[in-house]
Amino acid sequence: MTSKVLPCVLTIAGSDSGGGAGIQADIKSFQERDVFGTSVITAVTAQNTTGVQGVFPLETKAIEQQLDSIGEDFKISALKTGMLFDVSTIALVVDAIKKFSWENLVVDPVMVSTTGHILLEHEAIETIKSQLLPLARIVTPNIPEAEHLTELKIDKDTDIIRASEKILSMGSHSVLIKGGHGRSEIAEDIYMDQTGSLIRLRSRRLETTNTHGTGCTYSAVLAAELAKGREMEEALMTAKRFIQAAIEHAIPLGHGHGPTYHAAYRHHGIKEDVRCDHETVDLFYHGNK
Ligand SMILES: Nc1ncnc2c1ncn2[C@@H]1O[C@H](COP(=O)(O)OP(=O)(O)O)[C@@H](O)[C@H]1O
Ligand SMILES: Cc1ncc(COP(=O)(O)OP(=O)(O)O)c(N)n1
Repeated sequence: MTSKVLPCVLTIAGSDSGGGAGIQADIKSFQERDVFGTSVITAVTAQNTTGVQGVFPLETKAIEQQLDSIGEDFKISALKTGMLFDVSTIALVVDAIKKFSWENLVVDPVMVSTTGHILLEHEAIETIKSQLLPLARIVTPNIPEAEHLTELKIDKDTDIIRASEKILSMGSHSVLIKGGHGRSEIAEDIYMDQTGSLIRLRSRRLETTNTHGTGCTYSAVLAAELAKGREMEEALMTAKRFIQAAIEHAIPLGHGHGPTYHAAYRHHGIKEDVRCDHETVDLFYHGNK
């Protein structure tokens, strides 16, 4: 018998009963990337491919005890946050990250489901900005989330650069603004970090409505790769390839937006290349927060 020590990764997120997003997407992605997944559930959602039918936040004590159970027993090599729902949950998570000195934090600032259901109370956006982002190695907003974080309207490329700079000024080490909500033929995600390094990750936009859980899956793979000690650029490339395959082979389950297929990268790889182009930018705020 062989024994192997797997890096442990933690997801702090909401449960999706439909299995396509949230904790369920994260644990499936961790397993696919060969890391050991642990979880802290912040809320239970009654959800399926047609939408979110109910949101049930867990009581503070339940969240606090899960954080302590993980922190007191496991060596966490990377973690991600997803649906945090309210100010008190974010405060608990921030305290635990500091108390257990957790590093490699990936913040997926989940706010609203594709179907329009609120997954983060509006007043909690400020708490994410002021308390969670300064601890993040990377934050991964989609376009609407980046607009909420920055209060900027994002229409074109230069808007994304400006929004990225503004998010970096909140203290995150890096930011990836995802292009899933765009309309062009290329699904382009733009990464920027505190050194002014800019990476454009590009893939062909796939014509499908089965994209439930793409953001959760992407950030979970990023966390898994960082837990293994991969450099950020390599982690980004793996995550982009993984999500491209997962969307390409998405499963037409249910009556609405079907889930992506988490095992697709392992079974099928990817047919086409994901491109990764580099630039550098002069950061407008010169690192001054
Ligand atoms: N139709 C699509 N074709 C190819 N890639 C996509 C498509 N939709 C989303 N993606 C990719 O999925 C990842 C998650 O992006 P996005 O859907 O914007 O996140 P979220 O689920 O948080 O809204 C990104 O890499 C994005 O480019
Ligand atoms: C419990 C839960 N967490 C997060 C989401 C949002 O998932 P995401 O991958 O960001 O995007 P959509 O699936 O909404 O496109 C969720 N729905 N449920």
